[in-house]
Amino acid sequence: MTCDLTRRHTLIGLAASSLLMPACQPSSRKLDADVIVLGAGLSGLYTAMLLEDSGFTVRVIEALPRVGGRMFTLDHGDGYTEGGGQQIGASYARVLDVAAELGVPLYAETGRGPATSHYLNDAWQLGSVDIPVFPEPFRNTPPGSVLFRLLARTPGFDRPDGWLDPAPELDISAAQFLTQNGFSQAAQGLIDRALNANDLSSYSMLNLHRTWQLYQQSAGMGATQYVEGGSQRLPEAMAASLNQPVLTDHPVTEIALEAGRGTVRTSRGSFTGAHIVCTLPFPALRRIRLSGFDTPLPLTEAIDGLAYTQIMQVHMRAKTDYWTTDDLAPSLWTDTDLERVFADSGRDGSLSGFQRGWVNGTGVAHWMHDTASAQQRYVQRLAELRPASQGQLDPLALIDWTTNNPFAGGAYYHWQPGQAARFGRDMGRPIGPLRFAGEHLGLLHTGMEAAMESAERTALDIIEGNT
Ligand SMILES: Cc1cc2nc3c(=O)[nH]c(=O)nc-3n(C[C@H](O)[C@H](O)[C@H](O)COP(=O)(O)OP(=O)(O)OC[C@H]3O[C@@H](n4cnc5c(N)ncnc54)[C@H](O)[C@@H]3O)c2cc1C
Repeated sequence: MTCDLTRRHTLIGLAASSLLMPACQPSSRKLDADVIVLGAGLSGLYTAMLLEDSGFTVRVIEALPRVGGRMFTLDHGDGYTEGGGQQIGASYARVLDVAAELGVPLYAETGRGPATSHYLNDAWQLGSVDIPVFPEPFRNTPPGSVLFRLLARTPGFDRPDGWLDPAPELDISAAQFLTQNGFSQAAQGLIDRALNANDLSSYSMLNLHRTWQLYQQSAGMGATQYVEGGSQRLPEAMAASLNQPVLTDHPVTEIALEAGRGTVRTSRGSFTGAHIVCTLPFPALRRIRLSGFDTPLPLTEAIDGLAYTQIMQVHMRAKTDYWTTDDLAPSLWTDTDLERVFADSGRDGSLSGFQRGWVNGTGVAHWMHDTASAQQRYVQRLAELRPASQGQLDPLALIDWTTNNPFAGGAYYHWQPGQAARFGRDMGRPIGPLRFAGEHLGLLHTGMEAAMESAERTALDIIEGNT
């Protein structure tokens, strides 16, 4: 028997979470595995690998028909494009280690990638950009580089997890930070257009301080790496190394806890384990019923409030090298509804002919209100802006990292001002047999390495019997 309590706010501290377990009778049902892991992204798969290595039985349960989650490669027969995570930083020790252990080949980035042309205020900027609304000395700085240039002037954190106790002046919105540095509303509008987040006002500068710190840490450690044949090959190899195959096509609908065990319900059956490890992004967890326990307040606030960058991509194949027929570069940065177009290059640095339209944040609504026509509209709009592309691009796929996607809800999380200080430290604390891992719970890293770092911490806690 399980107790069906809906998620409730509680003011009782997390330290007492084990005391919050209701007086349910333990189920007589046999355990399906020592540990049930929710999600077959990097985090879930690495948790499972580490636990199996230590003799635990593990079942990984995945909603999609494929493994990899936000590591998502689209195969097009004559090549592939990346829909998700791609760049492996030189400091990603765990990702690099697992790839080496499993014989997954990587290759190093060559050069700085294809050149970019900028379209601003209804005109192409040929040569270097000139943006009169930017204050000096930023008038010739591309809008996508301004925040990093400003950041280089400010002191960051004194330790890698310093963001957990941020100085108040580091945890302000990017909009406030730009205002402090003399950027007008018009200037901010340009920077906001293709920001790697939702918008300037909901984006804490903490995020950028972290990224900046990580860049500095990995300086001199080597080149950024990519997985040969596509990023998804790494989680596929991780899944193939497990003793028990991943249960794909099993969307989890409920996590129910009882004294000393947990049950995960899917549309195709239930699975009981002595431990449950949930690696789902919080927007996906938002859709799941949590029963048999009171959700502690920091976790409730995080599940409901953590922001995930909304991204839409249109993958396209070029029929010809049309970018050689006008004065523009292969990649584009625009302040229009198209936002950015990335020309992909292969491992030798030459252009592959695949291109990705990439729209971030509030701009996705313009395209995603009608997903059936989004790809065609994007290609047509691009032809208006860049006539040389007219008739030269075949749309291949629309990638949806938005709230429409029930198993992701966005591409990656970002802190809004004040959130990290409020619940950054506590949102991942275990609740009885339920533990959490995933990109959003990395303390020392971000992205893929954060997914692996949090998995390692969670697996070690189970192995060492920590509560
Ligand atoms: C467009 C894009 C570009 C990126 N670029 C980079 C980059 O260059 N470098 C970098 O380091 N990081 C990058 N990232 C981030 C990186 O891909 C992620 O941080 C990492 O892959 C997250 O791994 P995870 O295991 O924490 O989560 P996920 O990969 O999201 O895994 C969670 C899994 O849970 C599953 N799931 C969700 N709901 C349910 C449910 N109800 N039932 C069962 N299963 C469910 C999902 O399908 C998914 O497989 C990028 C991400 C995106 C989207």
